Amino acid sequence: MGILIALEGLDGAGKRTLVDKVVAALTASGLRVAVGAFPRYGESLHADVAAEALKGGHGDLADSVYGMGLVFALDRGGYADELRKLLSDNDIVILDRYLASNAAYGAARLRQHADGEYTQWVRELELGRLGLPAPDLQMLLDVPVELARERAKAREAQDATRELDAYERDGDLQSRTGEVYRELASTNWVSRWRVLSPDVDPAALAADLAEWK
Ligand SMILES: Nc1ncnc2c1ncn2[C@@H]1O[C@H](COP(=O)(O)OP(=O)(O)OP(=O)(O)O)[C@@H](O)[C@H]1O
Ligand SMILES: Cc1cn([C@H]2C[C@H](O)[C@@H](COP(=O)(O)O)O2)c(=O)[nH]c1=O
Repeated sequence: MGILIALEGLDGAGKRTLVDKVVAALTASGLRVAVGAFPRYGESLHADVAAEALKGGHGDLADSVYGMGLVFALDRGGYADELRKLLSDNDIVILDRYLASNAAYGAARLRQHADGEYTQWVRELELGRLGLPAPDLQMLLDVPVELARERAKAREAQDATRELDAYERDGDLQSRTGEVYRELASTNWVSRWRVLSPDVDPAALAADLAEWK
């Protein structure tokens, strides 16, 4: 049975870039590694509805914090069996965002903290009712809001399909989300957490994960 690791962080933090490098290093070391990412754009109706809502579609859906949280959770729920299979076939499964994204963004929107009602609702919904496997390790790529925003803006300029959505345009929300993420990490919400600095070395991180495994 493999271990499940989730990488978390703000929009534009560099999660996808880091996951790709860590996976390449782990694979080169001979480990069986699988990668996943949420939302599952283009693969799940729920992921696409969430993206459309964050760009103004589906009426007032995006106004509802619990509504959006449910849609993101159902995207993951539809992947639970596949995730269990990946865990049984690999040494390590690395995810770019998992349930802590729902917890951090939703709690930040509601101006709650990591120990509030919303994060508890996410935990019960996703690990309880939807039966998703709990992560063994969650990692926060702790990049300052300004740097993450610069990176997201630069990506938008290069790729028209990455136009900033409602959450990405809201600098206050990103700041509060960063705070909730740090609280989730410091209280080891759902699993053990590790906080990564913006200049984390992907090869060194991969070596640590391989040893930890
Ligand atoms: N360490 C880095 N140094 C400089 N630029 C970076 C670094 N990491 C990522 N970037 C760039 O920043 C932008 C955002 O990176 P990436 O897509 O990996 O972020 P993300 O956290 O997955 O974002 P999102 O959650 O919004 O999808 C990309 O254009 C990427 O090339
Ligand atoms: C998976 C997930 C995501 N979100 C938020 C985080 C982002 O602002 C958007 C879209 O994600 P992307 O990585 O920028 O494509 O949605 C969320 O609130 N809950 C989730 O479960």
